[in-house]
Amino acid sequence: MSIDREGRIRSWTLDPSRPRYAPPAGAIDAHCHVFGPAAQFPFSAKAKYLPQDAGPEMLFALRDRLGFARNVIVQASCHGTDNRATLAAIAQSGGAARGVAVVDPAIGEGELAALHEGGIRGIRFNFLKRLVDDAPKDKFLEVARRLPAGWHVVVYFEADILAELRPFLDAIPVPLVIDHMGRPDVRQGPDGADMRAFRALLDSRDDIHFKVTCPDRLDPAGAPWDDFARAVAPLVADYPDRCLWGTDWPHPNMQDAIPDDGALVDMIPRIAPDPAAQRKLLVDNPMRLYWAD
Ligand SMILES: O=C(O)c1cc(C(=O)O)oc(=O)c1
Repeated sequence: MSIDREGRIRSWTLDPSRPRYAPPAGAIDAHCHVFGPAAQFPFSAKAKYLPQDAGPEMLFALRDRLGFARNVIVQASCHGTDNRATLAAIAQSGGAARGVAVVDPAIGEGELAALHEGGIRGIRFNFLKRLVDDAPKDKFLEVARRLPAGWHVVVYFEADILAELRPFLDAIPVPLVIDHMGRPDVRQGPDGADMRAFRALLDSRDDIHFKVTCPDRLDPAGAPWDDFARAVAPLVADYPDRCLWGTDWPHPNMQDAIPDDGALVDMIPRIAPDPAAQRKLLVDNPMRLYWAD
């Protein structure tokens, strides 16, 4: 683990391998974050981790190294509801990035319009107790009902609260994107209880998308993440128009098991063996959600 003199943590490798797999032209890393730079964009007073700076130059260099064309930058919890770091990164991308914000549910229409102008196309509701102090479902629903046209809601939760969240998720009136598939226990395999519950959610509506991300978080056996590949490949095969892929760089909170970004890219052909499915996963599906206009 790498900690600097201010106690700030580094959760990403400085030397990712070059992947063997070459993504198709126009491929999108649809789940990544930026941290800071903190001197310009300080972390939230409620942040549960204090990372070293991982700004847009680093993100875009990684994008190029891995063979990707665009990024979807998801506001990280350490920045709370201050989206300036995410917006600055999008502005710096020359049109090659869009984003997902975290907002105070009382946000006004003018502020939402400004976020749209800045490249935001969705908001994130985070239910992980280790990342946020509270997740008020009633307020979340209220703001979900007045989002700009074409936006969606990204939800991050763990598999053990899916059943409890179902009425809330069912009530969200815009498309949904589920972060990291709602963190199933991939050791249960493709037909385990967590995957069955997740499939039941997907089958309840045709506008629910999911990110086949984070083998490093979800597979306790570690690289090469065989349990992840086995559990997730059938999901991509059965819902080819609803899946997204991302690096999750700079891997918040993964300082004790930092993944190699090149190896993460090499997971793609294992979960989406067919080039047509890869194109949907990496280009068509994220383009529809983030670059419809
Ligand atoms: O599991 C996590 O620790 C995590 C944290 C964040 C965040 O802090 O926003 O985002 C993620 O996608 C995953």
